[in-house]
Amino acid sequence: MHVQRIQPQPTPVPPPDFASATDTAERILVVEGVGKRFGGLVALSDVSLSVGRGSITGVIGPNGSGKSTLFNIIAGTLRPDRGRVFLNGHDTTRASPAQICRNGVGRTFQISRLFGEMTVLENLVAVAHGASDAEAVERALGLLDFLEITGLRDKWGTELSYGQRKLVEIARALMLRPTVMLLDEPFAGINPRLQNRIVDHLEALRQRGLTLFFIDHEMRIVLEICDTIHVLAQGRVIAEGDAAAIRSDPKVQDAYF
Ligand SMILES: Nc1ncnc2c1ncn2[C@@H]1O[C@H](COP(=O)(O)OP(=O)(O)OP(=O)(O)O)[C@@H](O)[C@H]1O
Repeated sequence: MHVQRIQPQPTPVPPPDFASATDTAERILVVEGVGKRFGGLVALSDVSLSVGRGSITGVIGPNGSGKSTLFNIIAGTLRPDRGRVFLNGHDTTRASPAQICRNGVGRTFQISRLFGEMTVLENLVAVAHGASDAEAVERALGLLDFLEITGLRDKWGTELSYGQRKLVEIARALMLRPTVMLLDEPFAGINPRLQNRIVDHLEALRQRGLTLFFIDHEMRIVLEICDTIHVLAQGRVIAEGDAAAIRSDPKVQDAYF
């Protein structure tokens, strides 16, 4: 008689550590346990944080605390030694900057990367991969109008003031219709009037569904506009929460104020 053998049941697979990263309705960006060294210097140590979809989220921290390193890892221009990054539910830890860009990430830089020998309009059109010239021009003009800088369209990159460059950088990053924007010190070194204009533009972009994740030292603005703030010190997240929580956190007071 044939006796049917009872096959051992496969051991249930525990949910992966990063199961939460698939929670893409809520969290557009998840950084899990990221570490990065430069030689003997630990720039980031076991950093975990997430960015809510449609939020304005900030990263603050003293000079050298690892903020730019974190952004470079998210944008794919640096590889972490350990840990993982998820964007829109995809593991992008090893993806190239171009793939990450295609996955919906736009970026502005602390030091402007506009082409000086092109006009503002040409700077925007130059990055519109995949669009026809006519579409790219139409989109660029719409963004210049949205940011109220149509008057700059024919100026050379080299003619722009520092503040104007910040606005044009934002317009250029928007050309590829990102779902999340990484902004590296968008408010640094510009006057309060322009800072307030940029605040208004970022709020308007958020209302259109964009997620904004930025680094800045301008505490007034960070506390005013961020839903969530992550505080880095010596490569670690030492606090996170809304403005009230950050203001009253003694660790933040010690490290930052
Ligand atoms: N390519 C690199 N090679 C060596 N060390 C680096 C490199 N990039 C960053 N570091 C070091 O890593 C640490 C973190 O630097 P990072 O630029 O991420 O800090 P930050 O918080 O962005 O600082 P800041 O506010 O001054 O821009 C610093 O000690 C810095 O000197």
